[in-house]
Amino acid sequence: MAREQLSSAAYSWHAFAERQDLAAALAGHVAGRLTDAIAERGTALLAVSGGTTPAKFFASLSSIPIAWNKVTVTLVDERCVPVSSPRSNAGLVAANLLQNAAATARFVPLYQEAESIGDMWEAADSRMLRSLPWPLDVVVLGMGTDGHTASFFPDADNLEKLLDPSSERVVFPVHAASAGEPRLTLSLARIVRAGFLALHIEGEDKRKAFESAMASQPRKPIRAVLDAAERPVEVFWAP
Ligand SMILES: O=C(O)[C@H](O)[C@@H](O)[C@H](O)[C@H](O)COP(=O)(O)O
Repeated sequence: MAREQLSSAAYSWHAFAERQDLAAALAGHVAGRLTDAIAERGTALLAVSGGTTPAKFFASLSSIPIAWNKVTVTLVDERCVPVSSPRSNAGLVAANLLQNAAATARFVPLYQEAESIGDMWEAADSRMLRSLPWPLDVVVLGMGTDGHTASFFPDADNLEKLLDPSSERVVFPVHAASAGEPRLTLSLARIVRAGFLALHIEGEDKRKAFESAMASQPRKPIRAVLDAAERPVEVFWAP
């Protein structure tokens, strides 16, 4: 596969004719990395994104027989809505990934109903997530046509903090008009230390948006992730 070298970031481009072929290939890569992590440290930590893209990938991954009872799954980001909401990423993961062989995985959500997003953030950042077996072994990102990834929306009111590669924070609250509802997102600092960092995008619009983000200024959030990533990002794309 073509490996593109950018001024300060590298990525590998994996193109597939069919979305189902991409889903199976990405699932195979992720399952292999999780198995390697379990062999190396007895556990594996996976963070996945939500949205409309990952369902086929989740279904493929859920059927692969690895030691799921040694895998902890969390989210790259979450909409601050109840898990019963159709907007919930936790609900999407429960219905599509934590099924079949993967049903025995441990799931740790970002969102817990609380008085305010500030309370949610403190709860997510401190108690629940700090006890996970960091660093992330596998992260699967999505991307919007505006170049956002995770909940790093270009109009987020705290974007500089979200993208700070030296942040000690695990999770940040996000308020952005383009995001719809308030969000919680893993910090860039936690995402870029992953052993395997994949970007899953589909369609011509997102291919063009990715190419534009790689070439243009001001820097889009997806480019900030590639620039800070400790390893080349593996981009999986299908038309
Ligand atoms: O909660 C979310 O929405 C995701 O984590 C977000 O980062 C997503 O990956 C992109 O917005 C692409 O979303 P689509 O797959 O719906 O295009």
